[in-house]
Amino acid sequence: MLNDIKEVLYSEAYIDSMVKRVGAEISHDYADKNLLLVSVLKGSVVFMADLMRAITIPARIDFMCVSSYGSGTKTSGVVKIIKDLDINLKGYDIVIVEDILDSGKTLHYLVNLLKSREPNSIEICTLFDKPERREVEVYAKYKGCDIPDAFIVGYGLDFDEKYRNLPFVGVLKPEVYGEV
Ligand SMILES: O=P(O)(O)OC[C@H]1O[C@H](OP(=O)(O)OP(=O)(O)O)[C@H](O)[C@@H]1O
Ligand code: HPA
Ligand SMILES: [Mg+2]
Repeated sequence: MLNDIKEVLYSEAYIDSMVKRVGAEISHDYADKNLLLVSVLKGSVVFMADLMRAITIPARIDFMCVSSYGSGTKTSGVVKIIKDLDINLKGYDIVIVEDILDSGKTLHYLVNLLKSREPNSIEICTLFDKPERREVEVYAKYKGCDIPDAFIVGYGLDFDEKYRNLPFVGVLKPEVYGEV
């Protein structure tokens, strides 16, 4: 698996520093609120596990599984809900936890869907943001860092369901995508 990596972009230590910073920001802002963290599976699974432990106030958690990239590197533009939330959102202050904001289509769809369920508030927390790729406007109040226009893997992020278990974030060699 490591042989497929062209370059490590973000080390475990750097990712940990971003997670701790964002966790402290959310802990401060939601101290007097009814926080529900909504993890968008599968990609945010690792970020969610670390972020929730960096949050020092009471927080409930729930999970949605959506997919729009399938086995490729480009969004299909169609967001498929594979597993919906269990919790009724009324009365909660929601923070949607994502691994990456790319075209914006997934989160644009999800925010509108979850708004219709009448929570107190909704904000977005994404570990990575690719502003150059945005196709629809989405505002992430909490963010690890902006990244260049490259397809990244690791720390939950996949290519064709692989590489999610890498502890760091990197880019694959072009030949792995079948591009030389
Ligand atoms: O801003 P966008 O262009 O919509 O891209 C972002 C979405 O793409 C990835 O999910 P994916 O569809 O790959 O499913 P996964 O989380 O199971 O990998 C990622 O986890 C985000 O949910
Ligand atoms: N890597 C993995 N999955 C993704 C990406 C990416 O850069 N962008 C959107 N989904
Ligand atoms: Mg994916």
